[in-house]
Amino acid sequence: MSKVFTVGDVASHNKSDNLYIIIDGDVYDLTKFQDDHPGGKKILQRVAGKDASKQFWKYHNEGVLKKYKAKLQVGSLDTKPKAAEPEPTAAAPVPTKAAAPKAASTVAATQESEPLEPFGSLIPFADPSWYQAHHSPYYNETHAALRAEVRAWMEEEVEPYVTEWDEAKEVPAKIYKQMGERGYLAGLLGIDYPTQYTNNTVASVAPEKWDLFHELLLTDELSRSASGGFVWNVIGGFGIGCPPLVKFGKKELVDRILPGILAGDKRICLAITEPDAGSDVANLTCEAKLSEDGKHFIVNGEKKWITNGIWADYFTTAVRTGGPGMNGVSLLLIERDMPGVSTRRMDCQGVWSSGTTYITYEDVKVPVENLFGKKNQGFRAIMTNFNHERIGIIIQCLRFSRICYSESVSYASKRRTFGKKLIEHPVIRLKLAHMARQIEASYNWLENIIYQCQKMGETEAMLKLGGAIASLKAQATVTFEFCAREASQIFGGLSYSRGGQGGKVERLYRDVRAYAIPGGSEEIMLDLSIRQSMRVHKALGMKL
Ligand code: HEM
Repeated sequence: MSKVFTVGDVASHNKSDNLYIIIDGDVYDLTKFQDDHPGGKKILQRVAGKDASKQFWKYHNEGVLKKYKAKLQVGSLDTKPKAAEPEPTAAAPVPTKAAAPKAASTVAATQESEPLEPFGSLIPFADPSWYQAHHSPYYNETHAALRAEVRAWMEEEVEPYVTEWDEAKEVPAKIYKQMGERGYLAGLLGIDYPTQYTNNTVASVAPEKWDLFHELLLTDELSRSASGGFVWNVIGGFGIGCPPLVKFGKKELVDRILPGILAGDKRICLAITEPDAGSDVANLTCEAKLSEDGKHFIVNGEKKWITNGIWADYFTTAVRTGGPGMNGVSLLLIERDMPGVSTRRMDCQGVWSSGTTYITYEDVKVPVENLFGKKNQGFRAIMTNFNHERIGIIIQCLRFSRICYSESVSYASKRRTFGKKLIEHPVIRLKLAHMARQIEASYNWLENIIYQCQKMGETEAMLKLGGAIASLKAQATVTFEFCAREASQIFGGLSYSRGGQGGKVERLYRDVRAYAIPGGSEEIMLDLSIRQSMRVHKALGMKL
């Protein structure tokens, strides 16, 4: 692989049965690959023995080289400069616990306002501003260490395979297991790091330093997969199904099942939505009737659009245990091996690898010990949980928007039309500007909300921030939809066909509705944002 060639050496490999090319100073043997080349073999034969860098970058993005380099590269040119010291980007070494942070991790670290080392893309607005060494009161070295750790894992183990997994509508079980082993699942519960239930901790952040900005960062970096299906596969069910167990489950139940879940051995999901009850949660009809001996609930009903349901071992299920409306709703943990539970996969527009599921419960006998909190008081738990879910959705939407934007900047900087690069056309720059302004404004609001959540207790946060979170959820999904659309216009046909250079944009475009509808539709979020905020401010003494 590491052979050294002169330009003259490569030029002699210029036949179809002996076909080398040069890309960026590296030499590739395409003799066997040419028959499988999706762009055709003649186009490769035309550049046989030559430097084809320009042609290569015209038709591909860096993902292609990452995937094929190990297989096809046979060496480099003698003139290729030696690799410089690695940039502090994704390839940055994962800090060990010993090397980790000296600084206190508390978000009250306003005193820690020295900018951190630059990291990631230098395209303006492609990453949050603190990645480019801007000052921020929210992040310290522990966050930088986690960012490098997650990014290295994503680039190595996830990103090269995401398209394959999306098409196969499944992510290998070993990835979910790694989410447990690497301590990521335990870090995504919106609470202090639960060391009492797991020995798996995050390599680069000591458990006692873990805060909500680490959670933000983890979800954000996972979302660089550019696949809602991937993100929902690994955290979609867990992130919304597990917090109610941790917060409201009875101790024996939590002790029995939480360690297996946090280890990545067992999966949990949230089952609220029904064929006839979505954002209108208070009207759900799935019924749980207490048995005559008072020891079990007998559950009958259907749940629809349930993320991860086909793989889940446990279902945090909203059931009707009382009269109509919100005061008759409870949360109950239903287990897959209880007779009467069946699941089937649903075919959906987007988030293909997330396992969207239709569930039926038929006379399922569930021990009363599986009830979360008190009977008929599940609605409040569901509502609190929504804030955590919505913040997750916001983080994902904003990273997906950044991807649409940065893919567009890269493509517009190489594609030429009417004698100019796309980015030299003001109409294209206007699109980029509208994307960037929405992303940055929304992200800054998100950081402020995370900071407030970190500072306030849960009840205060639910009251004071519920309206703002709902509003930002709508803002984030509208931004995502806008960015996906504009990116698609910039990529043209390349984002209409699947895979290739426009592949990320095409996939994300399909995922948009999976964000704009669940967790509270845009319409309901916007209405709630004002209703909830008015109600709270009235209680605080607002006079009109
Ligand atoms: C290491 C060498 C190369 C590899 C591994 C490679 C791989 C691929 C792959 C995987 C695709 C499918 C689309 C995508 O995933 O982006 C593709 C498409 C294509 N390739 Fe290559 N390629 C190589 C070199 C070249 C060169 C040197 C040229 C031009 C001289 C070229 C021209 C094309 C064209 C025209 C397409 C179709 C693009 C489209 O559908 O819009 N490729 N190539």
